[in-house]
Amino acid sequence: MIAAPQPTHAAAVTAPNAADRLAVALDFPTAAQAIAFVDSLEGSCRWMKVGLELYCAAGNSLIETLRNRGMNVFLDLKLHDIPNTVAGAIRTVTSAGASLLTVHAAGGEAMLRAAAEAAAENVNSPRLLAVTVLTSMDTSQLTGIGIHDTPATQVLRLAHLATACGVDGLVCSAEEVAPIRQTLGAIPYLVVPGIRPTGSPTGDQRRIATPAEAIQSGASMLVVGRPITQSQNPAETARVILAEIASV
Ligand SMILES: O=C(O)c1cc(=O)[nH]c(=O)n1[C@@H]1O[C@H](COP(=O)(O)O)[C@@H](O)[C@H]1O
Repeated sequence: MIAAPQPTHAAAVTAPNAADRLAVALDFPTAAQAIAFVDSLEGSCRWMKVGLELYCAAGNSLIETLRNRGMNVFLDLKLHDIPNTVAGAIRTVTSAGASLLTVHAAGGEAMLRAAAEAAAENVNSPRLLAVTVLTSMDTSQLTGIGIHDTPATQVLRLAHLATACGVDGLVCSAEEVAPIRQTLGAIPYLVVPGIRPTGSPTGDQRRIATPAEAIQSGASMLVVGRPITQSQNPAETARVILAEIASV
């Protein structure tokens, strides 16, 4: 277990919109565990990210349950397949009411265009995000899959491609946010995982930043999993992170 950070003065003055800039990664194996955890957050957070592990276990009914509890849902399936298959999957999953969806930018132009068109068909217009280079990867891991560039170069290449294909935003590490903002401007919605409050274990993440660093660099939303889910006091840890976001 990770000790909860000590409350700071800033925790008492969290700006109202900080909660719209933090998605909690519900990386749990069952719906029951995920719902119990959401309850333990005591209403501190408004965005819940459902990833592959939980979605495979619980499916669309969990998305509806979270929506009924007043949560916004970020459905992170990182789809990566031929264009027709990805478009079909997006049409199926958007029916449950997720507000954010992910595909892998590495799926290429035709897949990204098909995904953007399928997401736009949904009456709720979920935001489509393209995952660039996973925050768990560094230069040597990219080399291992035949990409002889730094993560920053590859992220920028995929960011240009994905936005040209009509996606609404990108998932990248905090290290790439400023260069993306410099070349693509303020419009793309930039979602940043690999967030580690000072003192939190890095785990499998390689390109990390604190909540304040990521927000300062221009991130739209942060994704935080284990620093909150493995905290002894998840609600307090979430409030401290929200305060750090609001303090920037
Ligand atoms: O798309 C994502 O959310 C994602 C992209 C990425 O590059 N890196 C990354 O860690 N994520 C997700 O963000 C969450 C990070 O969790 P923690 O490392 O526990 O904070 C996990 O649910 C990952 O699946």
